[in-house]
Amino acid sequence: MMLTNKTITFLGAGAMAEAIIGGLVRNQIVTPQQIIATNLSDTFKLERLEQRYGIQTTSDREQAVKQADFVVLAMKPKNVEEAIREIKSVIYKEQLFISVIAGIPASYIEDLSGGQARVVRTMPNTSAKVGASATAISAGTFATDEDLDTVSLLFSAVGTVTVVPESKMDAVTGVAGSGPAYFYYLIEAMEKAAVESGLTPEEATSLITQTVVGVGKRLQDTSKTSRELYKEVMSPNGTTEAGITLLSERNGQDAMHDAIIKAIARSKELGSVFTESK
Ligand SMILES: NC(=O)C1=CN([C@@H]2O[C@H](COP(=O)(O)OP(=O)(O)OC[C@H]3O[C@@H](n4cnc5c(N)ncnc54)[C@H](O)[C@@H]3O)[C@@H](O)[C@H]2O)C=CC1
Ligand SMILES: O=C(O)[C@@H]1CCC=N1
Repeated sequence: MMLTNKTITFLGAGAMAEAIIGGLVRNQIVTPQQIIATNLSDTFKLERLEQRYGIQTTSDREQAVKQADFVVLAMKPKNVEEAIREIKSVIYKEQLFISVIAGIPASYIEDLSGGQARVVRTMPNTSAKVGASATAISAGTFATDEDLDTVSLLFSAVGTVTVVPESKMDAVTGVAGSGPAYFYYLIEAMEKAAVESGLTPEEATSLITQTVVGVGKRLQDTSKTSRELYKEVMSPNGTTEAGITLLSERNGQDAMHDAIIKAIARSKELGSVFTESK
């Protein structure tokens, strides 16, 4: 009901936009005809999206925004200023802006679009591609509870949705937005060690993938703490203890902790640059 006859325009048709479009169409949250995607210049990409998902696409960004009830801002942070300037003359007050852009405060989008725009800021992650994003959303100054409900419904197509105050968005970005990358980085090291030790790349990938899937499922299924869970793997003087001991000697957890704090600081920095440049 909330989405019946509503048009969603994706301003930006990159990896994140495609993941969300895929989820919306697959889960029939809206019909493909309700979605319009547009981008800066890659018409080939637009054609591919049209063929793959049956959505509408256009290179005419003003036209795409004119038709929209919801405008999803899905460009890189450096492009948002120009993107909103280009469409400013056609935006109207009933439209809801949904930003997936890392670090950009809702107030920046409100200001650029004329002051009173309803903005919901979101932070999905790349697991949206497989419907397993941990997405957080927060309301800008003028967004209503109904807007938050609408955006929750849209993003439920690509995973879980958690509503947080905007002040927590930097933490969310460092932990969950960037989160998949930390795991892939660790997995790269696991693959290297596995292959060095005689497993084929295929064997390594298959064993590691299932190990990671198992960890995710176990986490969802247990009330044990992470510490209890890794202790459970460690037999006294066994293989795991040997590995974890080396990781603690090398301050592995500190490195991980500091990396996340650094990512959160970078999110703040991205935001402050935009706030100051107003
Ligand atoms: N990749 C990730 O893990 C996550 C990314 N994000 C955010 O999602 C946003 C998009 O990221 P990706 O999809 O990875 O980027 P991408 O580079 O794949 O796509 C960006 C898109 O924006 C378009 N664009 C640029 N200028 C435009 C303009 N003036 N008007 C309309 N479209 C314009 C480009 O043509 C392209 O289609 C970024 O702001 C990023 O911070 C958020 C959460 C996670
Ligand atoms: O690295 C970035 O800036 C974006 C935001 C979270 C994941 N990717």
